[in-house]
Amino acid sequence: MWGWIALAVFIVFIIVLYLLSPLISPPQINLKDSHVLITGGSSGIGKALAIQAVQQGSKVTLLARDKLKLEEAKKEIHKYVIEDDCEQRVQTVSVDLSGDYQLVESLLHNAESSLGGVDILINCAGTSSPGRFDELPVSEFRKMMEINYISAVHATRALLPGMKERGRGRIVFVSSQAGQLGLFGFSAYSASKFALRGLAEALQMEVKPYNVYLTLAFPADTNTPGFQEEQKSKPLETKLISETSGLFSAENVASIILADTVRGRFFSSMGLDGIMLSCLTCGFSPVTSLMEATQQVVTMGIFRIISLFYLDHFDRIVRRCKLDKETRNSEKKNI
Ligand SMILES: NC(=O)C1=CN([C@@H]2O[C@H](COP(=O)(O)OP(=O)(O)OC[C@H]3O[C@@H](n4cnc5c(N)ncnc54)[C@H](OP(=O)(O)O)[C@@H]3O)[C@@H](O)[C@H]2O)C=CC1
Ligand SMILES: CCCCCCCCCCCCCCCC(=O)[C@@H](N)CO
Repeated sequence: MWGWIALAVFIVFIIVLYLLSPLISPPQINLKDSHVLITGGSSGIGKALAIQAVQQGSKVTLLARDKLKLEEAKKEIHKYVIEDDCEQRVQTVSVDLSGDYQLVESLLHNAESSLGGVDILINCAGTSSPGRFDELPVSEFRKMMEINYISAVHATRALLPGMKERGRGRIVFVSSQAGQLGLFGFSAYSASKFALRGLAEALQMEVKPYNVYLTLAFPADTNTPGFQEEQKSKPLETKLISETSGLFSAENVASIILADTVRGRFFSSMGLDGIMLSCLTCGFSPVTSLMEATQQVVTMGIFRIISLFYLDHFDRIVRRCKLDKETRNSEKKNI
C-alpha cells in the first residue's frame, strides 16, 4: 500500500518537473543563419565546432593568431558549407586575443560589420603547459591566465554589449575537467580554467534578463594538435591521472558543446566521469534544467563517496611515481 503511494508521489513529482521545465529552460537558439564566432577556430576542438556549425547553416568567423593556419582551416571548413545557401560565409580574423584590447575590439566589430552581429561566441582559444609547480617558470602562470582567461574576457567584453542590445545571444567558455578539479601537473593550467567558471557564473546572473545564456564546457582529454603538443612535456603522473577520464575525439566534444549551447545549458560535460564531476561540483551554478537540478540534489552525496576512491587512486599514482623515480636515481648513483 505505502509502496504504491510512494510510487504515485514519485510519478507526480516527475510530471510536475517536466511541466515546470520550460519555465526554467532557456529558449533554444537556431544555428541556421546565426553568426557564430569561434576563438581558436583554426585547430582542434574550435575547428570541429566550426565545421559542425556551418553544416547546420551558420555563418562562421574563425579567430586565431597564425594567418596560414586560419586560411587552411577556412578552406577545409568551406567544404562543409550547405550548397544551396549563397549567403553563408566563413571569414577569419588574425589577432592575439590576450594582447591589446582596443585592437581586439575593433577587429571583432569589423567582423560583425561583414557577417552581422555575433549570436554565438565560443571562447575556445587556449593552451596548456603542464609541469610540476616548482619546475614551471613563474612566467607560465601569467601566460596561462592571459591566454586561457584574459582572451575570453577580451572577446566577451567586445561582443556582449551588442548581444544585450539585440536581446539575444550565447557565450561559451571552453574550460576543462581540470577546471573542475585540480590535478598533478596542472597548477598553472587548472587555475586559469577555474577562473572561467567564476566569470561565467557572475556573468550569467547579469545577462539572463537580456536573454543571453552562458555555457561552460568541461572536456576531458581530447585528441587535437594542442593535446599532441602537451603530451610531449606532460609529467607521467598527469598522463596517468588524466587517462582515467578517457580520450575523446574533437568531433565528439564539439557536437556535445554545440548541442548544449543551442539548448542554453550552463554545464556541458562529456562521458560518465564528466557527468558525475559536474553533478558533484555544481556548487551555486545557475539552473538551466529542473531535471538536471534534481539529479544534482539526489546524486551529490553518492558521487562524493565515489570521488574518495578516485582521490585514493590518484594519490597512489603520485606515490608510486615518486618511489620509481627515487629507485631510478639511486640506481644511477650506484653505477
Ligand atoms: N585537447 C584537450 O585535451 C583539451 C582542451 N581543452 C581546451 O579546449 C580548447 C581548445 O583546445 P585544443 O583544440 O586542444 O587546442 P589547439 O592547440 O589544437 O588549438 C588552439 C587554438 O587556439 C588558438 N589560440 C591560442 N592562443 C591564442 C591567442 N592568444 N589568441 C588567439 N588565438 C589563440 C590557436 O591558434 P594560434 O596558435 O594560431 O593562435 C588554435 O586555433 C583550449 O582552451 C583547451 O584548453 C579542454 C580540455 C581538454
Ligand atoms: C564522482 C567523481 C568522478 C571523478 C572523475 C575524475 C576524473 C578526473 C580526470 C581529470 C582529467 C583532466 C583532463 C584535462 C584535459 C585538459 O584540459 C588538457 N588535455 C588540455 O590540453
